[in-house]
Amino acid sequence: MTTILDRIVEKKKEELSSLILPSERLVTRSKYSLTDSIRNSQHPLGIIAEVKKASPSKGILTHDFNPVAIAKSYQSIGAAGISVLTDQSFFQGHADYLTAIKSEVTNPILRKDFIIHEKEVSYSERIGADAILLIAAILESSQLKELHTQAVELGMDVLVEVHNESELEKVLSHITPHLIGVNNRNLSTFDTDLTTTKRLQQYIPKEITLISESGIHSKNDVDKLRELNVNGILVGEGFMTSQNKQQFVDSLFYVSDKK
Ligand SMILES: O=C(O)c1ccccc1NCC(=O)[C@H](O)[C@H](O)COP(=O)(O)O
Repeated sequence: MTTILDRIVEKKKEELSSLILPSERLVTRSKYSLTDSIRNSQHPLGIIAEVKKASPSKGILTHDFNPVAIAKSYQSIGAAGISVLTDQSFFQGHADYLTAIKSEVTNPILRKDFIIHEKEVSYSERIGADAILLIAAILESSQLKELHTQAVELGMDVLVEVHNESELEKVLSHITPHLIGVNNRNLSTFDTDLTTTKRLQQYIPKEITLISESGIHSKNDVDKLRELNVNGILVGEGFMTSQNKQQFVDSLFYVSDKK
């Protein structure tokens, strides 16, 4: 069965030949460590807030999409990092959004895309990323190791994403990432289930910063993750569909869910 990841990766392979690498980094602002920022978060868990116009599971999330304004609102609510979807075909993102955001805010910026080739790692650094996502499900062990090493040499943190035990085993037997993201979304059904984080967190060494990704909407969700000693959360839809980002953060950490 062809999954959404298979379709995305096919498209990425097509796009590779037309990818033009800027000759130098497009932003002057220094690189910042996403890992340090999460570890020093002002909130009980480090928040990676996502700039995502649309997604395969939910379609368009907002018609009022101003990426820099959204990123500035994330900075003002004390996000530890900002994840920027740069994929155009499935998420209506763009590399230009990341460059513009990096120039305007001081939060570390994660490039959220489906990287399969070393040219895309270099490209991420040139457009202004502080950190990149590497998805274990779409990379062979040797590729994962090479792309991870390359990113670290370029001064970027790496969030390595896993969905299950076998992907986690592949990751931990080949690299020691700064950050591991457990994605709670089942990519066949698009359902999210936070017990994915519960299942996998016991195998992740404490020195690795653990992020729970996807399907986080309420204080109930966050309370469950806090019990699991997760260090951070990556939240897209919840932020993108809320008019008041401060109220949304308060509802995750500080205000009880309505009965
Ligand atoms: O969001 C999707 O529908 C999706 C589908 C297929 C592959 C990846 C997908 N999302 C990427 C992400 O990891 C999420 O944007 C991120 O974890 C935030 O999730 P959420 O808070 O549920 O929007």
